[in-house]
Amino acid sequence: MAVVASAPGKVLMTGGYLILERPNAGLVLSTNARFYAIVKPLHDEVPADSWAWVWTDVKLTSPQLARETMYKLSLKQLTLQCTSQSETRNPFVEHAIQYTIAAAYASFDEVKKQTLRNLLLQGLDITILGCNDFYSYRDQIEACELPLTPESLGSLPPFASITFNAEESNGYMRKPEVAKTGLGSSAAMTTAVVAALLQYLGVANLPTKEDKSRDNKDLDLVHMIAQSAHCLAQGKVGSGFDVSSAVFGSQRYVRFSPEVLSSAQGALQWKPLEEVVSDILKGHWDHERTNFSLPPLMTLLLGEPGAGGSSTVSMVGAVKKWQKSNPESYLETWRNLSEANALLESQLSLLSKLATESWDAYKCIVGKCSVLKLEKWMEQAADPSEEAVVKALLGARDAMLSIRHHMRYLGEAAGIPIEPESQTRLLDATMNMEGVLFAGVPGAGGFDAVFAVTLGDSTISITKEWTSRNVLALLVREDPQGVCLESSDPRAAEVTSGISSIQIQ
Ligand SMILES: Nc1ncnc2c1ncn2[C@@H]1O[C@H](COP(=O)(O)OP(=O)(O)O)[C@@H](O)[C@H]1O
Ligand SMILES: C[C@@](O)(CCOP(=O)(O)OP(=O)(O)O)CC(=O)O
Repeated sequence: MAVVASAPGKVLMTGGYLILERPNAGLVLSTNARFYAIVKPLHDEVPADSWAWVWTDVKLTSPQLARETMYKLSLKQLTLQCTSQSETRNPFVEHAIQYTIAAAYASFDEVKKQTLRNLLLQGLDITILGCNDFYSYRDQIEACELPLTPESLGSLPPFASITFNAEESNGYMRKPEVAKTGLGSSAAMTTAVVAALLQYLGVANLPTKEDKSRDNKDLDLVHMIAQSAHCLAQGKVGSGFDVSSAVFGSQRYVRFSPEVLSSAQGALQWKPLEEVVSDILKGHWDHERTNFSLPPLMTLLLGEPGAGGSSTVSMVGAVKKWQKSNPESYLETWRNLSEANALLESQLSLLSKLATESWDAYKCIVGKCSVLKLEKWMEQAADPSEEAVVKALLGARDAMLSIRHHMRYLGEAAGIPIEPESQTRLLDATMNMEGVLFAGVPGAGGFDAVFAVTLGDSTISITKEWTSRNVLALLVREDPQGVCLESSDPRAAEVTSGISSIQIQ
């Protein structure tokens, strides 16, 4: 029986750079763009002499990259050896497999270990699929002379082939290996593989789509393993907001102390993998996670301006260098940014509270504001309840303007394009459109897709305005659901839903 798990991509709305240091928080929204992992046995039966085997087979298929990679898994060391061409290797999935199997051995007694061994002897057949929203199809849409609209994106076949970026290296504009939109494909991919394997091996019981509870102990296990595997594959310990949101969905996040991964790094590499993973699972994971998602009647929109993406790693490097050589300016900027981030958070929380307390007033005034420019918002308020909503809307907007101001300063000071001029022009124009609450550059900033938070039914008019400005509105929306168990292969679901599709080469 195949096991299918999926995990969402993310948009870091506030907290870029600051979130790398505890106790600064970030607000991260998970999205309806999901990564799927399908795990099943490679062989239906195993020969009678298999008890003596010390290796088993693992096949990894990535249809979107037209890649099929074969590995041998050592049943003693629990490590993988690639037997295909090395350029088809996938370090995220490799670490995810090794760490998950080691976690299974670490948590099982001798009887269960034997059952696990028998299951592994059947080999592992793993397929990974990322929703189109993770990748940029702008060039193909333009090449086919289709309009730059979400409808054109919607007409692509699901799980379409991914374009590789041509090798280019010019500093912060260095393009990533695949043309991506910045939703965190590697974190969602690692999380989906870890989750599907934990379920397949009988270590975890994942929530289904319908199960909205996030207090499942097994999700903590998925998180610890996915986070460790992701850091090892990346060769760096980032803040981890991307993995945390892939596991738990939209949230307010404060990072874990990196020391928890020291057993997995550097000098201690001689340790057997089972012990390394056991240390990680027993470690003190001190990250904080609180439920947070957009208030009702608000929509997350993403627009791809087509400037080609940026390298987060080199941007982070430049900011760290600047921090070291400008300690005073750094502290002041951090203070300003954390105040503005906290203000945005408090205004959005207030809006959620007002929606719960006085839904009718909230709905009515948000509807009115969604078709007007902000200068006209306050005069629409018919009573104190509606006035309180408008005040909070304006407060959220001002907080975002302040975040953008200090982020621009940080970029100029560190000599990197956090909110480059082209993005500033687009964001200013977007924030002036009717129904837009605020807009910004997510995460590390740069030339990736921008985000906007809109009110009521204003999305259609905003996407039209973006099209006229040569910006491609993506189909991505916020979806607070974290990792979950799927009932079937997503490709089967797409076929039965009868979506018409055009073929883009
Ligand atoms: N569908 C896929 N199949 C296989 N590997 C993928 C797929 N999507 C993304 N990847 C891998 O993940 C990497 C992207 O990771 P990364 O650069 O960290 O981007 P992101 O910011 O989206 O996480 C790509 O270089 C590629 O190796
Ligand atoms: C700078 C950061 O704080 C935020 C980066 O956010 P992005 O959303 O830009 O991330 P990538 O998907 O890795 O490009 C680094 C971090 O928190 O690890």
